[in-house]
Amino acid sequence: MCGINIAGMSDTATKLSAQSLNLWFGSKQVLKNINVAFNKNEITALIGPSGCGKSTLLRTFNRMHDLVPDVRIEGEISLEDHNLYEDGLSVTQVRRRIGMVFQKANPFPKSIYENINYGLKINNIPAADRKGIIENALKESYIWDEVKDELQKPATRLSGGQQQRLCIARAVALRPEVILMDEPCSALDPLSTSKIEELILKLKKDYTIVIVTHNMQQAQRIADKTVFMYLGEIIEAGPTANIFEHPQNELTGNYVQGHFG
Ligand SMILES: Nc1ncnc2c1ncn2[C@@H]1O[C@H](COP(=O)(O)OP(=O)(O)OP(=O)(O)O)[C@@H](O)[C@H]1O
Repeated sequence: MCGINIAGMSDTATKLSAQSLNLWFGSKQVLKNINVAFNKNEITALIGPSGCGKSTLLRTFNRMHDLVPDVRIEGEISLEDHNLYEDGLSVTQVRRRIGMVFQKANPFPKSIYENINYGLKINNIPAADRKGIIENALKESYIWDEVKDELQKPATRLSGGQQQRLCIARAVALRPEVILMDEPCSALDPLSTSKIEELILKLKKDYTIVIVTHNMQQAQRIADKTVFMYLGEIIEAGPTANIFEHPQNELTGNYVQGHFG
């Protein structure tokens, strides 16, 4: 089995891609010859059984493994024409261009306002611009109406779904090009989940979105493309309807039909 490109590597629609990517934790190889490309203004879902390497792959795009001892990465990750691991880009520069939202909402133990302001400060956004950026990010993340009168309230007092929308606002405030989402709805109730899905669908107008999900309905509701992984490899990738309705590989079919997971 080998990695499959979703879009041609030279395609001008490609925003982020991995070429011949291999990753080991110690002696254990967790990613095997990954070749994949994510298009601008599309949502791509990464699916596959627990432990197949979805989060590990997502994290390579944000240099989250930089401080993990014993990790070895080979191959290339390109953000348009930059190699994320070689072109002298700092982690801060990479994360400004590629934001990440985690499974469990992780607001800082500070006010709603300061949760967004902090990232702007460390990225040297002038103080005079920050108030407007914060307001826009909260509006863009569909949470402004709920928090506009209590911006100084501790973010940890928001509901789980509100905290997750705040974390998305924190990511979009920096105007990244790509947003990575690692099971962003797994801790949320159905109503909060549908709000986040609506938000993700709206955000794809401006961003490239890659989302790890265990929820097959969610992948079908929101993803333009789907990538199925198994034991560290990409087994099949393509338009979401093809993966779910006409999988080419038996493993893919068995997984999306819920025969294993
Ligand atoms: N920091 C680490 N050190 C050592 N092994 C790790 C580390 N992080 C992940 N792994 C291993 O890498 C493999 C892939 O894990 P990963 O979290 O990427 O899978 P996943 O597909 O996202 O799983 P899940 O759906 O359960 O979140 C697993 O065997 C895991 O134990």
